[in-house]
Order: sequence, then C-alpha cells, then structure tokens
Amino acid sequence: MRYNPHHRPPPTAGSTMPAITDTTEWAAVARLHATLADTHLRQLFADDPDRGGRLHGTVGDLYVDVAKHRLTDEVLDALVALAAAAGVPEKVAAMFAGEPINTTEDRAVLHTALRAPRDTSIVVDGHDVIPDVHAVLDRMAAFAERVRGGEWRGHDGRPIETVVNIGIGGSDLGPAMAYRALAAHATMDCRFVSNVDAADLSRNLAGLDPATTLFVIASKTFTTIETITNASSARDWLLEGLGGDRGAIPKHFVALSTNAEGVADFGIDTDNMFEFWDWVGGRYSVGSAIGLSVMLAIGPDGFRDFLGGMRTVDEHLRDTPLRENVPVLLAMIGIWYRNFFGFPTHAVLPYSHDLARFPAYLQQLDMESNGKRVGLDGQPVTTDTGPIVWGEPGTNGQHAFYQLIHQGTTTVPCDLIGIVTPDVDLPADTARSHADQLIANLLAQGEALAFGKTAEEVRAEGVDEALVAHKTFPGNIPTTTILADRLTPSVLGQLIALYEHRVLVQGAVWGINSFDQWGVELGKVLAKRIVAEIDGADGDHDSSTAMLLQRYRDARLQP
Ligand SMILES: O=P(O)(O)OC[C@H]1O[C@H](O)[C@H](O)[C@@H](O)[C@@H]1O
Repeated sequence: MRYNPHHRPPPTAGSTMPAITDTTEWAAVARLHATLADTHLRQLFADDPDRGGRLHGTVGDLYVDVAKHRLTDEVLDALVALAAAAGVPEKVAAMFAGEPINTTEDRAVLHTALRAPRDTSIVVDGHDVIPDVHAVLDRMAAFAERVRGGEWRGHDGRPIETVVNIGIGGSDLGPAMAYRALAAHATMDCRFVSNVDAADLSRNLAGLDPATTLFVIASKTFTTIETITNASSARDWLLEGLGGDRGAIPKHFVALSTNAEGVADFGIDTDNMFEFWDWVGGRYSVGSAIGLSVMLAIGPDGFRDFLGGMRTVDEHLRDTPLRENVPVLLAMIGIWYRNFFGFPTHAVLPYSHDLARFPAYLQQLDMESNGKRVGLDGQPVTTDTGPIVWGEPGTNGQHAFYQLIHQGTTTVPCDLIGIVTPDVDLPADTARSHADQLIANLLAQGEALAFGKTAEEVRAEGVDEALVAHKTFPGNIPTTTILADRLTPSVLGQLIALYEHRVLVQGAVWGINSFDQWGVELGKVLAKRIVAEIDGADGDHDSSTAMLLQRYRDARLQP
C-alpha cells in the first residue's frame, strides 16, 4: 500500500497503541514529504552547499554519508521524532535486556549477547547467558586451534585440510559471506554447501580427500531437510572413501546447533557439538557457534575482532541519542523512502568484490525479518513494510543493471559501500591503481545518480536532437555511501551489526515482529507431502501441479 496522506485508516481494533500511521509524528513527516517530494537533489545541494560536510556520521571505522538523500535537517528531525513515537528506544532497551520481543515464539532476541564482554551479565528467565556464550566461544577457540595447528587428526591420522560447512539460510549465508569477505585473512580452505540440489554437494566435494576433510553441520533446529539430506550424503561419501568404518565419523563431523537430541540422532557425538540458544535467530547467528567455519578460517583472534566490531555498533545503538545514531538514521531514511515516497526496493552495491555475498546475506536479514503483513497484534499493518533488497558488487553491476537505476521508471535508493584499501596479493602500485579505479567509480555513480544530466547539458554537447531524451539522466536517485579503510574482521562485524540494527529499528516503527519467519513454513510442508507422493499415491493437487508432478515422475532418474 502506498502511503496516501488523504486516507486515515481507523484505529486498529484491539490494539492499545494507535497505528503508527495515525500519529501526529507520522503526519508531520507526511507534510514534509508533500513539500519536498518534487525537490531535486540538485536543488538541495544548491540551497545547502555544505550539506556534505554536515550530513554524515561515523560509527566505529565506518564513515556514513547521508548528504545525497532527498531530505533536509528538518526531515531528519521529524523522522527521529517518529522513531521516538514508535517506541524505538524502548524496543532497543527491551532487546538488550533480553525481554521476549519475539512475541510469536515467546523468545528473547539476544544476538547482541553473543558479542557482549565476558564481565557483563544478561539474565534470561533467571539465568545469566553470558558465561554460556563465553564457554562456547572458548570451546570453539580450542577446537579451532587444534584443527588449524594440525593437532586434530582425521581417521587415518592426517590433519584437516578442508572444512565443508553444510547448512542453509542463516546457517550458511552468514558464514559463507564472512568467509568470502575475509578471504585475505583466511588460512584454511572452507567450502559451503547449502542447496539440496546435489550439484552443490557434488561440485564442492570435487577434488577433496575424505581423510583430510572436516564437515561442519550447521543447523539451529537440526531438522532442516536440505541440511540433513546433504549431511547424510556427505557422511555416505566419507564412509565410502574411508572404507566404511563408522569410527571415522567423530573425527570428520562436528555440529553447530541448539538441538542436542537431533545431533545425537544423526550420529554426531554431542562432545563434538557447539551449542547456541533459541534466543539467537538464524539470520542473526553468524556471531554464534554458527560462525565456527569463519573462526576455523581466520583463527580465534580474528573471530574475536569480528565480534568486537559488532559490539562497537551495538554499544553505539544502545548509547547514542537517536539524532546521531547511525543505524537509527539509516533505518528512518529507509522508512522515508519506503512509506512516504513509496519506493519498493533498496539496492546494496558493495564496491568490494570480497563483499560479493553481502547483498544475499542482507536479503535474508532484511526480507525474512521485515517481510511481514500483520503487526504484533495480528492486525494488518497500515502501511508498507520491508522493501525488496537486492544488489551485486560494483563495478560489475554498472555494466549490467545500473541502466534501470539511472533511467528506468522506478526510483531505487542505493547503498554504496567502499573499502579504501583492498587486501590483495599484488604489488602495491597495482593494488593502488585498481583501488583508484574502483573508488572513482563509486564516487562517480553517487554523483551521476544524484545529479543526473539535464537535456540542456546533453544539447550543449551537440547531441542530435533525436537522441537528447535518450541521453538525459533524470538523477535525483538517493544514495548512502559507507566508506571504511580496510575490510578487517572488525569492520565486517560493524557492517553486519549496522544492518541488523537498521532492520530492528524499521521493524519497531512498523510495529511488526522482525524475529519470526512463519512465511517459510507452508512451502516446507507441501514439499514434504509431494516427496512422499513421487513414489506413492497422488495427493489432491490443482491440475497444473498434477501435470508437472507427472512430468517429473516420467523423466526422473531411474534406480
Ligand atoms: O539453522 P536451521 O535450523 O537449519 O535453519 C536454516 C534456515 O531455515 C529456515 O527455513 C529459516 O527460514 C531460516 O531462518 C533458517 O536460517
């Protein structure tokens, strides 16, 4: 639903708070929107030439420029007032305190506890969780040191050379993204298998020696069908390669889970299980035991730096007034575009090839969290919620889909993320010249998107009149630019927490539960039913599904 300033929905039945769209703070933002909706960024910069020097923030090592947004200081004030009216500070405090803000599952939401210092205390249901968190981190570190140091031996006595993480969703995207992002810091080869398509397992096992391979089975629930299927096939592959001795399994399989029973049922010794807890959401779990592959790759010290980076942003969120609070401002700018301008998507464009999987990671983080259509009270929301999040690294995207961003009919707010000095194994001069090109492109895109090119400017270049419209760039496309000097483990942690908290704040404003994901259930149930029907009796299907199923049966691999 696009925000319509003339339509005032009735207050939601049964709710104690007015819908956010019924508040005076919402109306105040709407009024500002009405005055600014047609104002071009060219005009905003002409009226306020120094806005670049003012409209930016820093958090940890991240410099965050918000000057190229279609807003004024007055808009930011109004958006911050809206955040306060929506109870954002209370929601932040409730999260940090371990209150069960995941109401539909009656769970605390405490990914921030995963990176809290050892000497703090966070009590959930009468139990301090911080000693548990550090006990697991210590066990992970001891294990990682043994594997990395060659002390942990495989079945035939040889050290581990390759780690294969098997998991999906939050048990894959976080570690896979982080491993790739921190490739320059990694000293172990890790691979990531997620899809139940056997091609994923098969391609990743290619060339591996079972005797030197360690499987890390990552699943919060340990019931996810893709992960259990891949893990079973990996176990068969291992046993086949090592002469069928089941005694090999404990040396080549470890588990990351909240479900000790499921792990034991699968045949993994719970001594080889690294635990986490139901108050860690899958998409918020990379700082938990789910990050073990990352720790194996970069070492325990690197992983602590990674958690430290997250903690820096956690403390910033918790302790900084809303008006200077970077994740809050980014969240509210997102609300400005999503709800007042009605822009449906948000692109994340890292000018860092190491961050290639960051947009995919954010898709789960944001879309699984805020892709909701009812509020906490179960009533339909009164305004749009999460946008479609997408993106690919620059400069590649420039030669592919940026055309639509520059000249299409949909305005796409973009985040441009730049890393000043990439960690590469090339001579310094070579590395610098590539970095100059990369960052020049990032800056050029920010300018081109904001300011465009008018028909007059095109004509002044002597362009044939028939082509003027084709060569005109409307501009006025907003961007956030985030710059960091290097992509260290800490900086990656900062980026992750920045987006995590942006999601939290937006969910708080929309009055939704950002921490459940009931929308993924129906497909799972139906798939289970259909698997049973492939070799069995037909279920009750529509004619389209029935035809497709029969076609699959006719063509499938025969035993
Ligand atoms: O870690 P697991 O329990 O295997 O869950 C893996 C993933 O699958 C689910 O369907 C959810 O949509 C994700 O939030 C979750 O991260």
